[in-house]
Amino acid sequence: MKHTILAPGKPALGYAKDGTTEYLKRLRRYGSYELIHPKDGNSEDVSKRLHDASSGTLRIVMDERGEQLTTAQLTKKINQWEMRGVKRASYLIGASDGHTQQLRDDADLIWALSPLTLQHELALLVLLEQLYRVATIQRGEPYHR
Ligand SMILES: C[S@@+](CC[C@H](N)C(=O)[O-])C[C@H]1O[C@@H](n2cnc3c(N)ncnc32)[C@H](O)[C@@H]1O
Repeated sequence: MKHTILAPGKPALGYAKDGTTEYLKRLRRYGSYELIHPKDGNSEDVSKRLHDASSGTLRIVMDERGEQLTTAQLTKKINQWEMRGVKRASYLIGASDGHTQQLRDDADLIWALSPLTLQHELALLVLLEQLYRVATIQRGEPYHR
């Protein structure tokens, strides 16, 4: 399964840029993970761009009000999607005012990394670290404790 992460706007925070680069580099060994930065803007415009860019894929909307998962539960979900033959999953990070209700309604999963509201680049970094953790679990590698 290919993974596309859509995070609006150019990265600005140094630590998030470094962390994102690091995890994308690590993930390269495990499969297809791409990060795309659609143009930023208001919630309506960004949600529309995210909706269009993720059409025809398994749509995972990142939102603090969503379902909270343990890493084991996330691994199980990803394994199930792979077994179902899902070709591409899209992970959608929202603009500063979050996603529209329309985009939330059209999600296959609304996933909360935590109930806290995170700065969007920090949310991106945590998302990538969790995808990396899942990839190492799937391979039986020792990163995960
Ligand atoms: C600053 S937050 C937006 C907060 C906004 N008040 C809202 O109601 O969604 C920007 C984006 O970061 C992501 N994000 C922030 N905290 C998150 C969390 N705990 N879990 C998942 N995604 C989160 C979401 O994609 C969110 O749309």
